Amino acid sequence: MHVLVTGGAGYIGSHAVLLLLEAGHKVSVFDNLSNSSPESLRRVRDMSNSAPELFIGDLLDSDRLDSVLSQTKPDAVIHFGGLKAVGESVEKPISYYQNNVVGTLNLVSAMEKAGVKRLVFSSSATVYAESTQLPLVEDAQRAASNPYGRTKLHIEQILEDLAVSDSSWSIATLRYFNPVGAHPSGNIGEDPQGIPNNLMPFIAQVAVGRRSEVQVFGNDYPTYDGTGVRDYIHVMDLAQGHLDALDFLNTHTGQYVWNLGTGSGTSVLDVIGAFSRACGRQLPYKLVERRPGDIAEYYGDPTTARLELGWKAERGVEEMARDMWEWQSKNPAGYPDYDLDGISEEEINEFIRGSRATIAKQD
Ligand SMILES: NC(=O)c1ccc[n+]([C@@H]2O[C@H](COP(=O)([O-])OP(=O)(O)OC[C@H]3O[C@@H](n4cnc5c(N)ncnc54)[C@H](O)[C@@H]3O)[C@@H](O)[C@H]2O)c1
Ligand SMILES: O=c1ccn([C@@H]2O[C@H](COP(=O)(O)OP(=O)(O)O[C@H]3O[C@H](CO)[C@@H](O)[C@H](O)[C@H]3O)[C@@H](O)[C@H]2O)c(=O)[nH]1
Repeated sequence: MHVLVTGGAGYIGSHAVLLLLEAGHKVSVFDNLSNSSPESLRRVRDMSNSAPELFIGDLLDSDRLDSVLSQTKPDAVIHFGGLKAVGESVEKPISYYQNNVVGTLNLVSAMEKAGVKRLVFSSSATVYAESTQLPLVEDAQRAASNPYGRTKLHIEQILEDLAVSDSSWSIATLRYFNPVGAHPSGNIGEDPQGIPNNLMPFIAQVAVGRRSEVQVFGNDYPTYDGTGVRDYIHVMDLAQGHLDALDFLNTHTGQYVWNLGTGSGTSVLDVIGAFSRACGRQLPYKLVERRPGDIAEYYGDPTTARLELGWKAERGVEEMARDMWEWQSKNPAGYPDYDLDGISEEEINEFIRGSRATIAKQD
């Protein structure tokens, strides 16, 4: 198949692009590189021995989307592109609604014009209303509590309406729980800008010496050790779920929703413990106040994905920590910073393909 991957240079997208190429698919990436580097795709090419083609473009530029879709005519689109920081979404709701909701509307409009009607969308467990009924099942009540979550909820509803309006669409909405870890080679991984918001990347930066200690946000939650409990999922398992969803969509029309999680929850203290074992030293931590807006505990029921897709998370928290440590210790400062000003898309693609040794690098 030929698959167009929006946001394919980013954290989860780059892992999915690698698996797609390894499975023999042709891959085009559409990304504005606002939160990613072409270095991830260069490394994906190194590992898979085949290069994705990068189209630098913004989901808000509908002309560009139309022309890339009509030029590439992919069999399917996997849509990772968008903004994802909860705190930032509270400060910049317009930007979040534009990039995520308007960006997705532009994408599906361009797909429709190009006659491409197979879509896998990155949703999030954040769309679930707070519930005491755990694990969360796909038809649990939805109610997002911040602008980021609301963008995902609105997009889910838009895609539902689209599938009802035209039965030739095949749409998979994948609700991710907490993606962590990296490819086991440590060549690609998560490279957050600034201070990481999420637990595992923060711990990884403590482990590598970039930060002094982990802050544990509250230890008086009604959970097994008082700290927050989440359903962490290895990014390689998550990426595989996209390939399985694509396979399913090849033979099914309509709109489907699947939880991608492990089905069990792990506490903050247990994640710190697993990472300490992975890096070989007890990582320092301090108990601080709860983070506003956090809930005590949630984890998903992945049974539907197992029954309908044959998908199941294979890796546990020890492997998530081990692979995250492999990435962080090999790349303590993340990917190198490239100044892409004045560098053409073709030059960046030459760099990804390996026919150009480097692109302008900032000191
Ligand atoms: N990482 C998580 O914890 C998590 C959890 C649930 C859902 N998701 C969703 O999964 C998807 C991928 O997440 P990720 O962690 O890989 O994030 P990421 O930021 O690493 O990747 C997103 C990619 O989209 C690109 N992008 C952003 N806005 C764009 C625009 N307007 N036009 C073109 N490209 C644009 C970025 O440059 C980046 O490469 C996102 O939609 C996110 O909301 C992530
Ligand atoms: O420095 C930190 C960071 C987090 N936590 C705790 O660790 C747990 C996990 O937090 P985090 O990694 O920030 O994940 P979530 O708050 O569960 O949110 C993530 O997972 C959701 C479900 O996929 C996504 O919707 C969100 O965008 C994404 O940020 C929570 O109990 C936090 O209170 C700490 O104790 N210290």
